[in-house]
Amino acid sequence: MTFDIDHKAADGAGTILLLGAGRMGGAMLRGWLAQGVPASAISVADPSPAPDLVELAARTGVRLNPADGAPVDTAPVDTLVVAVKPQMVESAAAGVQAVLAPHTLVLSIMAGKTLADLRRLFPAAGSVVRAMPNLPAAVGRGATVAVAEAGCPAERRERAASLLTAVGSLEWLADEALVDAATALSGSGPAYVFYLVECLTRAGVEVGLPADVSERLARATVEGAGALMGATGQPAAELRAGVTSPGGTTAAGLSKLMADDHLQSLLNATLRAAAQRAAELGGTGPKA
Ligand SMILES: NC(=O)C1=CN([C@@H]2O[C@H](COP(=O)(O)OP(=O)(O)OC[C@H]3O[C@@H](n4cnc5c(N)ncnc54)[C@H](O)[C@@H]3O)[C@@H](O)[C@H]2O)C=CC1
Ligand SMILES: O=C(O)[C@@H]1CCC=N1
Repeated sequence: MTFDIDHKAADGAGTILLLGAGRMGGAMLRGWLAQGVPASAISVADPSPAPDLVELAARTGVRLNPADGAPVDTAPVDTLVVAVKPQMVESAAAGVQAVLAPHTLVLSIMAGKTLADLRRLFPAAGSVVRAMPNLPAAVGRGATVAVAEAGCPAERRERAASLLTAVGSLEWLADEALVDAATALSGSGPAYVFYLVECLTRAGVEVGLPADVSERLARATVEGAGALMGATGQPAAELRAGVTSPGGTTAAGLSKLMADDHLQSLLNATLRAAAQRAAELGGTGPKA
């Protein structure tokens, strides 16, 4: 993994317990280490650590499950980062109550779980922050939104910001009601883009390309288009116009893609379904 952008170093974060170090928790852990958080300040609790996490812990000195999968510590921590599945948190939270203290910040990245849920799950914590990053955090390019509990001291907001910006950009939201909508867009969004690549690949085969060539071209096209958008900062509609020669091939293709606003309606329904699911995952949530 490489982190090629220069974010504010996530130092000064104090001690951190990472609860759950799968795809997202693991990505954040790597970001913190890359940004200079000392490994000695970080503990990880995960009953089923992936081999690369075990290797990372051994190589860096991050403490991983020293007590047989039980919470790493019972001493209070400065920050508890909750990165387990929302369906798992009720049982996971029970094991870490002893690390909570009035100075502890709980920083959750779980879909759907609200500030009120976090306050119920971690009653002895000083403050709670709810965030929603996305998977490009694994390469330092995550897009994260966050909302803090009312009264959260500036120092703890800054601590949360420091940990979140170690893996990409951050927008604070004033209204918690917007977090489920952002989850539907940017949290889940990378999956929509990957599915676009899958569909483009199949469509390329349909017009005659060998499958391997089609896949390479689809991947390179999405990577290149994203990089161009990032490098220029131009509006997407302007960039689209730049590809679309009057009477040319792109206009012919877009006449299908944009017909009757089909794609727009489909994406509206897609985000509505994802936001609705986020809402369902809140509270005590469904079991599956
Ligand atoms: N995958 C994604 O793109 C994103 C995920 N999220 C959120 O991040 C959280 C984690 O998702 P992923 O990393 O995708 O899941 P994952 O399944 O890759 O990781 C979850 C980890 O939690 C561990 N775990 C299970 N029970 C535990 C317990 N009792 N104590 C400690 N660890 C435990 C598992 O062993 C696993 O390593 C979820 O709440 C999800 O909503 C947020 C943004 C994006
Ligand atoms: O699918 C999910 O529930 C999680 C949250 C956002 C991305 N992955």
